[in-house]
Amino acid sequence: MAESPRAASISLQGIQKRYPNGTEAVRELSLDVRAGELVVLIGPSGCGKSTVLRMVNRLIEPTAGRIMLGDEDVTDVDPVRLRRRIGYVIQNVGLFPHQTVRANVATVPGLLRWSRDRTRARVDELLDLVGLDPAQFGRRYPHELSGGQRQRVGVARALAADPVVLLMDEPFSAVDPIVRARLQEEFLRLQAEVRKTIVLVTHDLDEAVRLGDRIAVLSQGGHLEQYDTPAALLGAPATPFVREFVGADRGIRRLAVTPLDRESLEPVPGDAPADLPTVALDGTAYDALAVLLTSGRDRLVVTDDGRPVGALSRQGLLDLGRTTG
Ligand SMILES: Nc1ncnc2c1ncn2[C@@H]1O[C@H](COP(=O)(O)OP(=O)(O)OP(=O)(O)O)[C@@H](O)[C@H]1O
Repeated sequence: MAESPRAASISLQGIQKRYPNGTEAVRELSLDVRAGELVVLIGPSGCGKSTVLRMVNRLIEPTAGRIMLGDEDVTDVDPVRLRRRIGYVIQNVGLFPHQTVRANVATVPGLLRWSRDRTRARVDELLDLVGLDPAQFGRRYPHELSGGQRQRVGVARALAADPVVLLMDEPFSAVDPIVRARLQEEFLRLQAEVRKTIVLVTHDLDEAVRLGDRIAVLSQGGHLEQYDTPAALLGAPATPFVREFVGADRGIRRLAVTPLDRESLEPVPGDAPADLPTVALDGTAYDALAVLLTSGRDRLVVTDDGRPVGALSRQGLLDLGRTTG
């Protein structure tokens, strides 16, 4: 994966937050996020996820520790300037209600005193990128949009000045599950294009597994329980806390992030009936399971571009989902 020059790595080094009332929201956390990587912070309510996120753009000042963006120590740089390099998306978006979509997206370019032409071109580009036609939506006000459309405007606004980092706090939780699934899908496509370094907070494990390149599971006090890829996290929870958190159905969840690679396939038997159900090689083990369940058969054929490349039995599929820990 090529590193985007427009994304910076993040290194949190022993950061701590003690609120004035004595609450130790984050005792001590170190976490590295690679440039262009999408990392999800997840954990129970009150474990410090939002506090961690807001320390990155210094909406909350850490009481100890260091924060690096790329190779620059930003622990003490002016937070207002810092925030122009960091996009921030929150639940319910926080759009300015009395400004049009266009003006909302142009907020940071405005602060950076971009020319009118450059700003207009950038706003058009961004609205297109998030799937909103600028001619149709540019002049609307936030209350004239659906929840999902507002959320897209929020993402466009956060990306407007081409930030090196994007922070997202429960960005998709204010919309219903169907819209949410669509937004997540669109968002993955968008990220494939813009390749920002993203830290996203959620309490939804399915969302974390779907979106995260890596997932950081936190427990009370911002304690890092495990930091791993979705497949590794579900396949081998590192601590009893994580095992409980990812739940008894983690085997099923893991299937959804397990690709059907050729190595794990069995040869198609010569006497295989022609009517065996098929699944595409670029699907997941979860797709294969769904095909087996709906067809009622105990074997299926995996195809690449329509050509059979192997077979998968029910047992082979169960082995793919097996977990340890
Ligand atoms: N301004 C504040 N003053 C004192 N304590 C605070 C403050 N903000 C948050 N806290 C406490 O810090 C801890 C971490 O809060 P934080 O909002 O970071 O958790 P979270 O994991 O994001 O929770 P949730 O999932 O419920 O949003 C909690 O115990 C919370 O009560």
